[in-house]
Formats: sequence, structure tokens, C-alpha cells
Amino acid sequence: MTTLSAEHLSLSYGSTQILDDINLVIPEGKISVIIGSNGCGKSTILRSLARLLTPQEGIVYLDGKAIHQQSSKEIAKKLAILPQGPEAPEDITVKDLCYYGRHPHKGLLSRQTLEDDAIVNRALMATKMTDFVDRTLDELSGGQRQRAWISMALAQDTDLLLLDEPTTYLDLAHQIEILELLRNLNVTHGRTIVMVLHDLNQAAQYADHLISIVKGKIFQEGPPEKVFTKSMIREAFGLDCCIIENPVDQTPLCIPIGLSLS
Ligand SMILES: Nc1ncnc2c1ncn2[C@@H]1O[C@H](COP(=O)(O)OP(=O)(O)OP(=O)(O)O)[C@@H](O)[C@H]1O
Repeated sequence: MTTLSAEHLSLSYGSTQILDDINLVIPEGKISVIIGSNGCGKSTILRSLARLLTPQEGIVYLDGKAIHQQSSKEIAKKLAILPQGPEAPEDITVKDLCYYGRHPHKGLLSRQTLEDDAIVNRALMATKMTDFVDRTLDELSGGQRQRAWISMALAQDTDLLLLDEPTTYLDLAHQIEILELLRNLNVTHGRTIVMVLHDLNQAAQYADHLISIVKGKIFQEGPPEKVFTKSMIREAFGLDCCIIENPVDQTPLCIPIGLSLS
């Protein structure tokens, strides 16, 4: 199991403070979901946890060791991240993109092994992308492209999976499919998952640990039953709502009433 935590992360762009003393311990083997309003710093936290960004202050620890003291390859064997709007050459095929996920596990001159093939196939099957392996990214719909990127992250075969809005571009059925896939990876394979989600009810349904961000600070964190409250949603989103029990799985369900006036 790979551990991930952050101590006293602060990050500013110019004079604008984006992260303000973030302290986090990601629960091992659980699904953590980061929620908060647009621009509150969710992606910045996720990118900092994966060392795609270096905060001016504070330290991220991956497996107990400062992440900035680890090589990119060392990090990529333990942690995969799907950032928002990932980029790759448009003419790369789905299959090549997926094999790219195997790179951290390979030596400079080593070839693809049967194990690589099996892991890539498993990733493509999990995301239902097997029919698209020879298509290039620019020949895919937004949702298919998103699933291709998720396949690549899965092919990296890491204990930790960080995903920034993985359900973007997906219709509701495909959103549920991806969330169920991630839950399955978590439950069956013990993967630790940290994701940013905009759909609050999906966040409450899929999170073991919910992290609510307000203006670059952790406002509240804990199990959804504790954190997912009217007052948290008013504070974090400026939204008045009712919270009822989801009749399907008894998780808290937010029914928006309107923008909060206070
Ligand atoms: N490179 C940059 N230079 C200056 N400001 C930036 C830069 N990147 C992000 N920001 C600002 O930092 C703040 C936090 O951005 P971030 O992407 O972390 O927010 P977010 O909570 O993920 O938002 P969203 O829900 O809209 O995706 C925003 O105000 C954004 O404009």
C-alpha cells in the first residue's frame, strides 16, 4: 500500500494565494473525493499531490518520503494522475497511449512483455475501449477520449490513482460506469483513489472520505454522513439545499433550493 500526505501546502500565483496551509492525510485503500466551487483550488491540490506543481511552502510525502526528492519514474510507479485536459499528440492511437502508461515500469531498452499486454488489455476492457484501440485520439468523441485517458492511467497499474473530474464529457450512464469501475478497483484491488468531482450527489455516493475546500483551505473533511450537510454546502457553494436520504444506498442526497442570500 502506498501512502500520500501533505503538510502545510501553500501556493500563490503572484500576490493571489490559491492554497492556504493545506494539511492532508489520504486514507489508504479508500476513495477520497475533493469538492468545492469553481476556482477554489481543487485541481491545484491534486496537481500538487502528484508533483505536477510545486507549492512555495509545504511538503507532499509519497510513501513517507518527500515527493520532490523522488524521480519521476519512481513516482509514476506508485501514483497515476489524470489531470484536467490532458494533452498528447492527436495522432497517437488509443493502444499506444495505453502502452505509454507502462513506461514507468520499463527499462530504457526493454520491450513490451506479455504482462504489459495483459495489463493494457485489462485497462481497455475495463473502460470498454477495446473497439477503439487503433483509432487516434482526434478520431474519438469527447467521452471516448476521456475513457482512453482513464485506460492509460489504469495501465500504469499504481496503488494510487488521482483523477481530476474523470466523468467530464461522459453521459450519465458512462459517468456511473466509470465511477463503478473506480469503486471496483478500490474494493477488489485495494487501490487508493483521490478524485475531484463536481456532482455533489455522486461525491456523497462514492466517497469514503469527503474533502470540502473553500478558498484554498480545507473547510471540512470526513465521511459523507458527517461532512455532507446543509451548512457545508451553503458555505462551500453559496447554495441553500435540503439534505435527504438517498433511498437507494442511504447516502446523503442534496436537493438544491436556490442561491443562498446570506
Ligand atoms: N497558472 C496559473 N496562473 C494564475 N492563476 C492560476 C493558474 N492556474 C490556476 N490559477 C487560478 O488558481 C485558482 C484555483 O484554480 P484550480 O484550477 O485549482 O481551481 P478548481 O477548484 O480546480 O476549479 P474548477 O472547479 O473550475 O476546475 C483559480 O482562481 C485559477 O484561476
